[in-house]
Amino acid sequence: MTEDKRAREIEELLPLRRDLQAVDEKLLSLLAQRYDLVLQVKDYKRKTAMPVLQKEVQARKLAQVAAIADNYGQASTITAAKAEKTAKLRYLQLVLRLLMDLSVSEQLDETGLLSCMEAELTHFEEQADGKIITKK
Ligand SMILES: C=C(O[C@@H]1C=C(C(=O)O)C=C[C@H]1O)C(=O)O
Repeated sequence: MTEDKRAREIEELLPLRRDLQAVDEKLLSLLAQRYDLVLQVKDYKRKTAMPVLQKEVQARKLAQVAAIADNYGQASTITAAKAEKTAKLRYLQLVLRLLMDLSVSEQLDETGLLSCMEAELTHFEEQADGKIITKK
């Protein structure tokens, strides 16, 4: 692999990376909004002594993901293989679950989940560093 070839490949990847950047900017803005809303919910629960974790609410939201997951993303999703759809649904549900549990930990002023996730991600990044895709 020459340096020139790699430089060209990185150049070819730029449009996709720009699209990702645009999506990330929108996501971050929405996540900041979500965080602020959770602080308001926290305030209300403190005043009313309402339990923080609402399992039924979370279960309903996770079930909704399955119903609407197909509407997210590109048209190719319609014809995507079952395994691909399952992976996407799992991904979306995990992200939502993580968001909800992080908001519960924020409301409880507990940093355990944050520390645990940070350690897990550092471990993952160390394992992933330098790996390439070898299967189709
Ligand atoms: C935000 C709330 O607190 C918790 C967090 C939720 C979330 O982040 O979506 C949902 C339910 C609760 O377990 C809430 O009760 O609405």
